[in-house]
Amino acid sequence: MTNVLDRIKAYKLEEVAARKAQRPLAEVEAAAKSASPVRDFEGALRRKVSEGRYALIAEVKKASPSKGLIRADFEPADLAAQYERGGATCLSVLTDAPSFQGHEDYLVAARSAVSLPVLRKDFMYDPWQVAEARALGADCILIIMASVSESQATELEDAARAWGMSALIEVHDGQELDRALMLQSGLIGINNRNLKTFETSLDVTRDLGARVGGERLLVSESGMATREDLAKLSGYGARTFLIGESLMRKEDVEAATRNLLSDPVPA
Ligand SMILES: O=P(O)(O)OC[C@@H](O)[C@@H](O)c1c[nH]c2ccccc12
Repeated sequence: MTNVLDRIKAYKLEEVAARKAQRPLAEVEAAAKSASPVRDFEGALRRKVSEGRYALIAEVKKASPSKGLIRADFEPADLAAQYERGGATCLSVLTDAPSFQGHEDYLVAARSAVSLPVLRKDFMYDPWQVAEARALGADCILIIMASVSESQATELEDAARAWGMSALIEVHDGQELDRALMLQSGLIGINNRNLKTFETSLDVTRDLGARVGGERLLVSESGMATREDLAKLSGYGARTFLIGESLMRKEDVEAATRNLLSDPVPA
């Protein structure tokens, strides 16, 4: 039985093999070494939360496999600047083309328009991709536990650390969370969307949130649209949110971002 995530993994492994054949690791590493210095992604989130505020990772997202085209007038640099002015703490930029209509250039354009740290949102399997992400300027990578083995996850996390980058470890169920907690990264993303079925429910954060523990920073991901959603998730221990679609659908992204973050964190 193949699901969406399996299909993405199959084409991504081919894509990476083709890219590696074009550009040997040594070359990508040289580019990564001369890239713009790393911005502290995890540190920025922790600082915001320690100030008693919500920390938003705002996603630059043109389309998705579940929703199709989300935003037609898509200007990554302008959207990034609007997110920053609206109060986002970090950005996430999709670089996967086949499923999300993303592009590496979008990450480069978005990051150079702001001073925020940026997550490369893609499907990672190989340390070569981590070096490539750093060469593009990325400050954080995503590791999706549903799609990698223990040893792959460790290898990716080690590569991120070696480049001085943060790693967001994404989980969707208790087993994936168990595996994530054996890794070292301080950032655990609970994806409210099941990447195999697209079913989305904030109950996923409710059910898993308490198990993340105080040392690690819990990031609730996907399916949020309102200030009430953030308040509800805050009740499940989340202070950090990864949000794309609902903000991308707003005409005035800056105002929508500011409005979403305007309530104080409930005591
Ligand atoms: O657009 P939403 O529902 O606000 O979700 C954003 C983000 O969480 C989602 O894009 C995402 C979470 N994990 C991923 C993994 C791959 C691609 C995309 C994702």
